[in-house]
Amino acid sequence: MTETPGTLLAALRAEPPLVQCITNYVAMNIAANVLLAAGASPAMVADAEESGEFARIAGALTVNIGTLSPPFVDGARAAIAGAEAAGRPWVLDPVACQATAYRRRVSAELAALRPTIIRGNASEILSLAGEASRGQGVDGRDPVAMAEDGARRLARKYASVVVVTGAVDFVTDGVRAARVEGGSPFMPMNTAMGCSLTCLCGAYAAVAGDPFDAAIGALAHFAVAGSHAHEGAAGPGSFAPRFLDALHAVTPERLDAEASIQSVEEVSE
Ligand SMILES: Nc1ncnc2c1ncn2[C@@H]1O[C@H](COP(=O)(O)OP(=O)(O)OP(=O)(O)O)[C@@H](O)[C@H]1O
Ligand SMILES: Cc1ncsc1CCO
Ligand SMILES: [Mg+2]
Repeated sequence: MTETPGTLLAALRAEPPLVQCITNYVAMNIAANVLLAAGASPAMVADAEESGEFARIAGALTVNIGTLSPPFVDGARAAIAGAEAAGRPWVLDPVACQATAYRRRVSAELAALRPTIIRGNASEILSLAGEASRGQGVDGRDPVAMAEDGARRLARKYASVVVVTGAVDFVTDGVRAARVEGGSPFMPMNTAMGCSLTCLCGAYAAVAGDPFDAAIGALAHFAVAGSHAHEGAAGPGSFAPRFLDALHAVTPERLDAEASIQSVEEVSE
């Protein structure tokens, strides 16, 4: 792996990528702070009036349907068209796509536009892959291992890299696959951690040649920073500021030394 997480982090910090984040109301502030702490430059530019124009100048685009509405979806469509026209990577976060007919319809429509990376919890990836999901709201209710085959099928169908997050994360491009360990049990007790990770996947994709490496880089950065922040945290409240500090403090060398990445044997079609 030439594009190690540390190599990508060094590139990101040398030239902070502009990342256009179309995300939900809950995540906007949290995700912007996560990107700044990690070393990227976030911009929450969402309305169709300008989102397509902005996508042409951003290094990457991320689209999250957490608090979707028809005008929001119009903004996402325009931005995706702009990113595609400019040849920029874009990331889809299908928040709670299993929950309602509207979410199922919009997430299927956006996935069919072939995102560079799709990132969700196991319940969301199972649902997007057309399988039964135990998820109800925005939290994952299924084990990551259950969603691995669905992730592989989704990756092949849309030529996307698919990331399933949970206690151990899974990433696949339909041929290659890997697991990333680390993080903290306080992470799912902090809202918008997954949404923020989706935005960080955009930042890594902006500086990487291969979106599979980009996804692993973002996952490893979260996992290592999460493990550091866990030390001394009394609970989810004190974890949150420690996590921002740790995202900022981790060096490329330490990221490569501490990242726990296992490649998974290829599974033939
Ligand atoms: N039990 C756990 N132990 C360690 N890390 C975890 C655990 N659960 C989740 N994480 C980490 O938390 C981050 C967010 O993943 P999660 O699956 O909770 O996203 P999500 O459900 O989409 O979150 P949200 O929608 O609230 O933003 C990932 O980096 C993941 O590795
Ligand atoms: C809590 C919540 N509700 C809609 S989006 C969101 C952020 C976590 O996905
Ligand atoms: Mg989520």
